[in-house]
Amino acid sequence: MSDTVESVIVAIDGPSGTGKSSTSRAVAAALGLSYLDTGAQYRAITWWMISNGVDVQDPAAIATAAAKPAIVSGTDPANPTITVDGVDVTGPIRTPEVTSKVSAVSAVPEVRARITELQRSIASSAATGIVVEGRDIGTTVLPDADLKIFLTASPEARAARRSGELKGTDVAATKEALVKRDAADSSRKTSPLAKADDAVEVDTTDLTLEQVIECVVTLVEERRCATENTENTEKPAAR
Ligand SMILES: Nc1ncnc2c1ncn2[C@@H]1O[C@H](COP(=O)(O)OP(=O)(O)OP(=O)(O)O)[C@@H](O)[C@H]1O
Ligand SMILES: Nc1ccn([C@H]2C[C@H](O)[C@@H](COP(=O)(O)O)O2)c(=O)n1
Repeated sequence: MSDTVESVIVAIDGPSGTGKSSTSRAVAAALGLSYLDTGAQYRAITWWMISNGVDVQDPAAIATAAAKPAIVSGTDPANPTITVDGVDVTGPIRTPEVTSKVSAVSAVPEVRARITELQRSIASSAATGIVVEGRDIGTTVLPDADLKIFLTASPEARAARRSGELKGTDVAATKEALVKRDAADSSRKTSPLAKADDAVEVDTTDLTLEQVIECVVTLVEERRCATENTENTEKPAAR
């Protein structure tokens, strides 16, 4: 058996509130991998468009500006960071205004091309491997990922989770907003939210976060063992 652990690329996709960020961060921390929140990158470019007066209902204006902001993502799962033109936007990208406009901005092909290139570059430079979470990671960004997971959960469970996070928000209104965002993300022409054919689907509705993390860690370890066994079988016997 080899002493070195192979680098591993894990893609985690799914609709809003299914637990992608919480699960991906914890799995990356447990396995010593980097972590990339691609939703934060789309939120960051949306924040820049709003801050610079670009009309988010005008795809041509968004396309023209898409290359302008410098977006930098820190990939330590213990402290993921995101800056735009050197400004820390961790808080500002989570406002209701950004959340309501991010689907329109992220549907523009020039935005997707720019952010996808950035994501591939970050993934390819992660020394021990990376957990990348989003909507199109398994289908478009990293189609050769070692493991693809697609998280799901009922809209009711997802709305209850989000309302618990944003204290005092109405569960019915939260559910309506997330279903609307999922519909927009799933129906756009360029790399919509979708499950890759070879992804493992995990329904988290009745699972605790700890159970989901354990399930994904086990899937990564199984995949690593399978890869290692294949490599050992293919190598000529030592003399
Ligand atoms: N299995 C679970 N059981 C209960 N709560 C959960 C579970 N998974 C995640 N949560 C909670 O649900 C909320 C949303 O989780 P998270 O942000 O990880 O989802 P997400 O899929 O990344 O959402 P988005 O795509 O909108 O960013 C968080 O408060 C998180 O702690
Ligand atoms: N790979 C991705 C990741 C995210 N988006 C878009 C669509 C989402 O509504 C939005 C915000 O993501 P979140 O922070 O809620 O995970 O970003 C995308 O199109 N592709």
